[in-house]
Amino acid sequence: MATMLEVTGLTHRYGGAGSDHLAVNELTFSVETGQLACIVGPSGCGKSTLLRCISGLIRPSGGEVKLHGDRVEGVPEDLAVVFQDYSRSLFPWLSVRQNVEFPLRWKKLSRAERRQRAEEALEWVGLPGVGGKYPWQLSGGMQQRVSIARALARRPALLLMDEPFASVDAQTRFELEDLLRGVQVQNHSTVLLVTHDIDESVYLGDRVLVLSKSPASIVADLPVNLPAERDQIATREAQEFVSLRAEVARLLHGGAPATAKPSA
Ligand SMILES: Nc1ncnc2c1ncn2[C@@H]1O[C@H](COP(=O)(O)OP(=O)(O)OP(=O)(O)O)[C@@H](O)[C@H]1O
Repeated sequence: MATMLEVTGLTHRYGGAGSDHLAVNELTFSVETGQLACIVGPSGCGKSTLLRCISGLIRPSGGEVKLHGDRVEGVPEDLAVVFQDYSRSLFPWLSVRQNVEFPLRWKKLSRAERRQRAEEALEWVGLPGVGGKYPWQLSGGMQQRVSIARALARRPALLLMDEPFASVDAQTRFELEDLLRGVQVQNHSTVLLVTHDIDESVYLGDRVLVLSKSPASIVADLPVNLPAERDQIATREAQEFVSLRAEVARLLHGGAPATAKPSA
């Protein structure tokens, strides 16, 4: 399988007037094409900083990020980000369709192609026929579906998601998790999703990267050996799910990886 994302020795230090804070420390990992990798870490450990560096929104203090072999310098054309706060990421004065089409304006597409891609993406997220509405006419969960549709309409090489379901109620969260897995498997998308929710990381991921407390470094990189098709009840009862979530919880509380040999 080809490598989509390569992060090598990534370090970021926030500096400036009287402050100096090491947020991310020497992170090295890669994500294969078509994989859904979850990063789980404690609150404030540096997860958003890591995603901002990967997306080219901030220049890391050290190390490098490569997207399909090209070094990331600035926001790459074929990358999309979904943030936690859908209410601030959708334009309230544009219709749902116009919101989804918005980033396509910079692609060499005809108006008809833009419209067709937007409608297709809205269908993927289960919102056909709402293109003419405004975001504020939709529920929070529907607005986050629109944000996901907007990201998918660009057909990004890599989709980055920063706590995308943290602002919705539990039932909607389950629905959105299933929607994401379904769309990801169907489109063979490459996704890197950051969360502080252990269950979510195991339920969604093909793989879970566990981060340490601040400054973020990688404590473990765990494969998730669950079937590609997940179910909110049966998957959460599966032995693999139960033991993996316990392992992640242990690691987040400072335990050593189960495979680590005791030091001499
Ligand atoms: N622009 C900034 N300038 C200075 N320090 C910052 C800045 N952004 C974040 N930090 C600090 O870097 C550390 C990591 O923040 P970051 O938002 O990346 O963590 P996080 O794991 O995403 O947090 P949370 O789980 O609460 O969303 C925090 O201590 C934060 O205060």
